[in-house]
Amino acid sequence: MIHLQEGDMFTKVGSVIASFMFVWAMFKQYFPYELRDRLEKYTQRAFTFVYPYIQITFHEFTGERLMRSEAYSSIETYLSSSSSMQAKRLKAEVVKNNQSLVLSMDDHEEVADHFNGVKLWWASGKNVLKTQTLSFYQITDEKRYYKLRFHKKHRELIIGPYLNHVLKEGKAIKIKNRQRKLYTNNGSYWSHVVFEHPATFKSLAIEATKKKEIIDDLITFSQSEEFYARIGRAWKRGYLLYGPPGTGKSTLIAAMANLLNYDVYDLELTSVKNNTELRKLLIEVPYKSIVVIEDIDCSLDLTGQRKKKKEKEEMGNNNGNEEKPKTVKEERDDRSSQVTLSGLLNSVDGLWSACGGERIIVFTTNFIEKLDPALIRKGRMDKHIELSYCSFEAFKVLANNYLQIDTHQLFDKISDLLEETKMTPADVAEHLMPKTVPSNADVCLESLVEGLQMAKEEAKLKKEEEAREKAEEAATATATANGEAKLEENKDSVSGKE
Ligand SMILES: Nc1ncnc2c1ncn2[C@@H]1O[C@H](COP(=O)(O)OP(=O)(O)OP(=O)(O)O)[C@@H](O)[C@H]1O
Ligand SMILES: [Mg+2]
Repeated sequence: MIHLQEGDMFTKVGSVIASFMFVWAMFKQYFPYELRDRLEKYTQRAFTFVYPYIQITFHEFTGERLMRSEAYSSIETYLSSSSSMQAKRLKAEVVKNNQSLVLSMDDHEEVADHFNGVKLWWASGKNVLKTQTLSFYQITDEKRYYKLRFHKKHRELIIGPYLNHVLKEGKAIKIKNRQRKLYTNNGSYWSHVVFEHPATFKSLAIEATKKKEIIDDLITFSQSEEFYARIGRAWKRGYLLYGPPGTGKSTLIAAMANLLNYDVYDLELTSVKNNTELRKLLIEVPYKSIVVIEDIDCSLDLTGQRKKKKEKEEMGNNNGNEEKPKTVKEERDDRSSQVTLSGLLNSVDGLWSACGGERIIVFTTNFIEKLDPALIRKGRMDKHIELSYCSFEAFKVLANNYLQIDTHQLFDKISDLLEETKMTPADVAEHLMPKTVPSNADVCLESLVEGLQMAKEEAKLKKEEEAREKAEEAATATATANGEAKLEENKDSVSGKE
C-alpha cells in the first residue's frame, strides 16, 4: 500500500495536470477555434477544481539590473533551520569569519513548514535559461527560485501574516549571523573592514546610573518600530557625546554597536566634497547602523558658518557695497569646504526620514559650546551625554576590569585623590596596564596614586600661576588707569591756566 502525504499527493496531482496541459498545448491547434476556446475555459476550471493549491514563485534575481532579491535571500535564511532538518541535499555557507555555518536546501528539494496550524511547502528549483557555446567554454545561465505552495483556503493568512513573518524572521537571522563591519568613507565611497572592537557596557567606566540610562534608551529605541510609525517620526535617534579627550566617547560608540549588533559607519566629513556627496553617502547607509561623525567641531567650519553668513549679509546691507570679486585664495577656500551646516542638517533629518529607519547618528566633540545650536537641538541630537573625568565609581569599574579586584587598601586614598584632582579614564587606565608579568595590582595602584599626586601638584601650581598672572594684570590695569587719570588732571590744569 502506498501512503501519500498531503505534499506528495499535491506533487502527483500537479504532475498529472501538468502533463495534461502539455499534451493540450501540443494538440490544441487541431481543434476548431470555438471549441478550443471552450475547452480551454473548462480545462482551467477543472484545473482549479482538482488543484486547490496556490503557488507563489520568488526569483533570486529581479528587476532590469538583475539585483539579488532581498525576499529570496530572506527566505533562504528563514528556511535554513527547516532545511537542515528535512532536506536530503543541502548547501553550506560559512559566515561570521569562519565561525558559523549556514545551511540551505539544494536545488529541487522540498520542505514543509507550519504556520498557525496550517501546513505549506517550499520547493527550491532553477531554470537553465541559456546555453551559449563559445569555442571552448559553455556558459549556462541559471536562475534559481523558491516556490511556495499552500491550499487556497489559506490565501489570506499566507499572503499576509505568514509571508511577513518569513521575511522578518529571515532578516533577523541574517543580522544575527552577519559579521559586523566598520565602514569608512573615502570621498563618496564606503569601504569596510571587519568590526571587532571588544568594548562593552560592562567594561565601560562610567557611573552605573548613567550607564543604565544609556542602555535603556538604546534598547527602547531598538524595540520601538511600531511607536515611531504610529507617531509619524523617522525611526532614528541622535546622540551627542561630549567631554574632554580620553573620557571614553569612541569607546562608548563601540559598546553601543556591540550592544545593538549594528554596523558602524564612520563618516569623515573633511573628505566629503559637497552636500550632494554627503547625501549620497547617507542614503547608502542601511538600517541597523550607527553613523558616527567624530570631533564635529573640527570636521568642518560647521560651527560658524551661519554666523559668518549673517555677518557678511549685515556688512553688505550696512554699507550698501556690491560684492567684491573673490580672490584666488577665497575661491580655493570655498572649494575645499563645500559641505555646509545646512547641508549636514538636511542630510541628517530630511533625507533620513525618506529612507527607512533603525539608524543612530552620533556626533562627538570636545567643545560642546562651540557647536551651532541648530546642529544639536533635540530631534536631531536627541540625547546629550557628557563623558567626564574619572570618578571613584568609574575607577572601580576599571580596577575590576584591568586588575580583577573589587577592593584594596589604596582605594580610600585613590577615592580622595580623584575628588581633589581631574584625571581622564584613559590616563587612569594607562596606570592600570600591566607593568609586570603576571600583572601586580599593588604596583599598578601605587603608580596611579603617584600619578594622581603629581596631577594634583601640577593643578595647584597652575592655579597659583594663574592667580599670579591675574594679579599682575590687575596691577598693570590699575597703574595704567592711574597714569591716564594723572594725564587728564595735568591737561585740565594746563587748560585752566590758559
Ligand atoms: N569611560 C571609559 N571606560 C573605559 N575605558 C576608557 C574610558 N575612557 C577612556 N577609556 C580608555 O581610554 C582609551 C581612549 O578612550 P576613547 O578613545 O574612547 O576616548 P575619547 O573620549 O574618544 O577621546 P577623544 O576625544 O580624544 O577622541 C580607550 O582605548 C579606553 O581603553
Ligand atoms: Mg574619540
